[in-house]
Amino acid sequence: MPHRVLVTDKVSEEGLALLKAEPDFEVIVRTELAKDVPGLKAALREADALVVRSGTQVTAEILEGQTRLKAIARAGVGVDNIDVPAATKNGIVVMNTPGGNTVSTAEHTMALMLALSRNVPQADASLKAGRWDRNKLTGRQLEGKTLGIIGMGRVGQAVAQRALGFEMRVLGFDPFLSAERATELGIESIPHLHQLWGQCDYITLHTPLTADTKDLINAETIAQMRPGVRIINCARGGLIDPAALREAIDSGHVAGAAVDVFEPEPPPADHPLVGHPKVVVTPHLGASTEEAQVAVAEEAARLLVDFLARGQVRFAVNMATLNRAELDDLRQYLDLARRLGMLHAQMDRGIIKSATLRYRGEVAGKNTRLITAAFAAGWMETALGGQVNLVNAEAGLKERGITLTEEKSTDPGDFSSMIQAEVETDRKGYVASGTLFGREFLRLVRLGPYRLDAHLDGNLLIFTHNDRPGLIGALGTEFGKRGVNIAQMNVGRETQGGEAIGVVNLDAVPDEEALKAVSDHPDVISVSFIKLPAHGELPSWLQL
Ligand SMILES: NC(=O)c1ccc[n+]([C@@H]2O[C@H](COP(=O)([O-])OP(=O)(O)OC[C@H]3O[C@@H](n4cnc5c(N)ncnc54)[C@H](O)[C@@H]3O)[C@@H](O)[C@H]2O)c1
Ligand SMILES: O=C(O)[C@H](O)COP(=O)(O)O
Repeated sequence: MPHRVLVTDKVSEEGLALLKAEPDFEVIVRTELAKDVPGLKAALREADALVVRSGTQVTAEILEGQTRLKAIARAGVGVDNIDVPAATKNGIVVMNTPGGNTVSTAEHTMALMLALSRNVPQADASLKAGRWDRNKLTGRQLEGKTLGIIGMGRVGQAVAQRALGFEMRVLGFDPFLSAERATELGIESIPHLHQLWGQCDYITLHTPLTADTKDLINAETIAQMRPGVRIINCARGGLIDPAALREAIDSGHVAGAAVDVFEPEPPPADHPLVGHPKVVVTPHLGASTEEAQVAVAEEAARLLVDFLARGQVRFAVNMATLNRAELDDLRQYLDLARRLGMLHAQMDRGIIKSATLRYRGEVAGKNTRLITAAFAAGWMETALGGQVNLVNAEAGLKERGITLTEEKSTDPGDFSSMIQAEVETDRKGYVASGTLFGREFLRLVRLGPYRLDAHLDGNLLIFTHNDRPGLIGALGTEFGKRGVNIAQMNVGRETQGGEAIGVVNLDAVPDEEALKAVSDHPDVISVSFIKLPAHGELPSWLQL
């Protein structure tokens, strides 16, 4: 089946051409679905990937129950139109294309700053209306003015460089702006936001919209600003409380504003800022240049090809970056961790509270975060079926209040690499450890207090028992009577004649009667039947 990519916002032809040129890729452009929730939901049932800009709201409702959809590529930066937690929950990778539209957005910010300072839109409208209003439209120079930039990421830094070209004094506020980087850029780093407001003639916003930045410009922060300040927003509409800004413009405290972004988009006709004569507005045009659109569309296409055809994850906002080489290197460990998770899930030892993954030896030097995620996926797989994978498993555990902890030691101990998973439940903790023999043989080397050497695949009958002669023979007879062949058998004990554990690999699933016969044996204490994948059998998320 070809990889089907659905595109619901206008993206450049160059990006689409890259996708179409790939063998086994089918591209469907349906921009009318951007505003059609049921239509989009239905179309996604038949799609492997979705490409959007900011025009499509990808909500939890749309993502719920999407089993074919594997990836969403945002041709642009902001992913606030995508419910990323819902995508994570449904195992969908969300990727964006940072950088491709940075220069265009910085240039648009400068265009708005200049338009605001020199009354360009008002002058244009007035002359076109037959007037020659030279005296009314006197502006202000940028040179020598102080610009405050909030959010010194890609766009913020590009604006700073351009503002310095206009000989402005530039102040930057960003929790991740180091003093060294500020010096390199030739700007002043402001450690606390409250120190920035009163120093600026212009304030420009370049942060994402988060709980912290929502309504960053409000009545209280405006009151701390210098009278005559001008405000520019090319980031996200929600960063400004529009009613408070309008009031401040009407009162004369704020001289004017330039706004490219709104909440919602398009803004309602009675939006407090849109019709105001001292506000310059553009319809979210920051990234709308030919150059930026080609760059982000081509990058989005490359991200999807890398992911769907080559198993490489880049620029994902909801999972660690993973490439084919890393996946190849980790595959056996990921498989081992997943199987340990599946084993634990089927051991049924009370209400789960937490798990600790201990990595020893060579594996401790690998990307254990992914291996832990694979354990989590295996652990939840039995309960949730094929919905869990490396993307959503850890988040799924967190949602359920289950904590996952990692401990690492490069000291190899008994094996060159060992993964130990200890699960704590309301009743007791339980440990299972696994290792790799050679490149491909996965072994269970510890279960509870017992050391073992059992194969971690297929049908496992695990039974604790009193270490007495005759039991193993009796078991073999029970299974033999029912035509179930024993492929492997392994026994572990702490002391001779004490409590012991047996792990039997069976060629077929035993019926209830066979299991009952085993548990009824007077020397058997407990019995668990565990179903693991066959040797070498991988889930789709490990087959990339
Ligand atoms: N108008 C447009 O068309 C357009 C185009 C591109 C980007 N954008 C938007 O512009 C914004 C910036 O884009 P970018 O590519 O520079 O992103 P970025 O991730 O490179 O930079 C964002 C910066 O904001 C900082 N930040 C976060 N919270 C902050 C806070 N409370 N105070 C100060 N700084 C904070 C981060 O540390 C980061 O450095 C995003 O919201 C993006 O969606 C809009
Ligand atoms: O976050 C972004 O990349 C910009 O807001 C651009 O959005 P757009 O792709 O809808 O123009």
